[in-house]
Amino acid sequence: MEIRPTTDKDLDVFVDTVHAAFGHFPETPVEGGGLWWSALETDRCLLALTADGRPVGTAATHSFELTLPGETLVPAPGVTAVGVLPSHRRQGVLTAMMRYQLAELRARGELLSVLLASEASIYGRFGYGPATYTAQLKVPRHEAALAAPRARELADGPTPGSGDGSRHGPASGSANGSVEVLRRSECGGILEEVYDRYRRAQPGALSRPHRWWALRAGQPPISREPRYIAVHRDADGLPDGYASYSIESGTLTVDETIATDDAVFTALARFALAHDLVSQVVFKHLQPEHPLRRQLADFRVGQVSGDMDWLWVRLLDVPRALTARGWFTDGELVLDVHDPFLGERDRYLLTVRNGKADCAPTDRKPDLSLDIRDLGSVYLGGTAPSTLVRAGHILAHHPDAATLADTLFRAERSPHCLHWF
Ligand SMILES: CC(=O)SCCNC(=O)CCNC(=O)[C@H](O)C(C)(C)COP(=O)(O)OP(=O)(O)OC[C@H]1O[C@@H](n2cnc3c(N)ncnc32)[C@H](O)[C@@H]1OP(=O)(O)O
Repeated sequence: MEIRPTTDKDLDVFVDTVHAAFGHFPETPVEGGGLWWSALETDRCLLALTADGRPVGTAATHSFELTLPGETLVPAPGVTAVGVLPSHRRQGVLTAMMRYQLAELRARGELLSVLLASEASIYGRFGYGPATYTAQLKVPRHEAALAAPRARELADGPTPGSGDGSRHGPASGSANGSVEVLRRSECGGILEEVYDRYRRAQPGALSRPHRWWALRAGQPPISREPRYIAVHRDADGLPDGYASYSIESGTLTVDETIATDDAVFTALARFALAHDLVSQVVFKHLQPEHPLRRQLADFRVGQVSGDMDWLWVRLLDVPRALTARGWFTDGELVLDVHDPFLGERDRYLLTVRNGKADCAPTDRKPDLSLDIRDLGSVYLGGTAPSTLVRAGHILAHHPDAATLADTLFRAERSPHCLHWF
């Protein structure tokens, strides 16, 4: 078995092999704009070949940037196009490619890598853990009134006769904002600019390189699939959010809502829910605990489904990764980290002071023993360490360890990624 980077000459071989592994028929990269692989970086693609030179496996990475808690941006190779021909599966081809790829990423000095898993059972063994989650919220439009925001009344003091807050009306701010519906072709650079502003402040978000927008490579709203785009503008007319949507058979489906703050999100949701000739609205790619459900006057009318893992994280350099992210509570934790795939076991003292962490090797008794995949899961603050303790995956060496870890690893807001690759 030989594993080597793809050259410009074998890009077609790479694409053919990926298609065969996924059971699709090949299309040409040049004419098939809007397809996920048109954004591949040739020098980041790998081919696995048999001894007689036949290609049987593929893997690649995209050069993304990931936002960590504390609005720190780090390079994040996004693993993609992983495939092995049906004739060569369960013979260790993926394992060999993962070993090659992780060694290569480490040699390049990467802190971590990320991926979206086609099946949740594949990547844990290679040290990846689910770190962000996604769900969709379905709301019958005629029952979808948004409750008045109670916090506003608390801030202003009680208003005589305002009752119990159950009257219906706008859910929150953005009072002087506006929404305009545009065709994708009319948006120019608005979406790219708004997305970029949003993702820099959102833990777990990935950059969408300019070439993705230029190539229309990916899912709506980037791709050529027809979509309406509701662009939200602030009081000065500057775009600060958008929702990309389509309507079919009475269902309005919002593929992607990007909002630079919660009030903008509410304004876009209110816009979608007010659509005539629509019986239900489906908001895709929300955080499972997104506040929109809490804003409905009737909590039960919002139906959450498709709750699943989204971005998986693999730490490649634990001390550098832990010191790179922002922290919000002071404390100390000794982590005994086991990395079975790479055959490593190290113990670190994590010390957090004033938002910054120090992470150094230690001989102190551990608070927690954990597999590298579970450290990847808790790293962005989207999975509570105590949940993995209760699940029997993280070992807490004393009763306070899980609570301490929960407090330390929490992010300023729950991580979320809605980029697809
Ligand atoms: C980031 C992305 O690109 S996600 C896309 C992943 N690709 C696909 O889903 C395309 C279709 N599937 C495939 O091409 C292949 O089945 C792959 C790539 C998932 C696996 O490749 P293989 O070469 O068969 O994997 P390999 O032989 O190295 O298996 C290693 C281990 O993982 C297990 N494994 C591999 N694939 C799966 C799976 N889909 N579900 C459960 N376990 C799996 C194997 O059983 C093996 O376990 P063991 O070590 O206990 O024996």
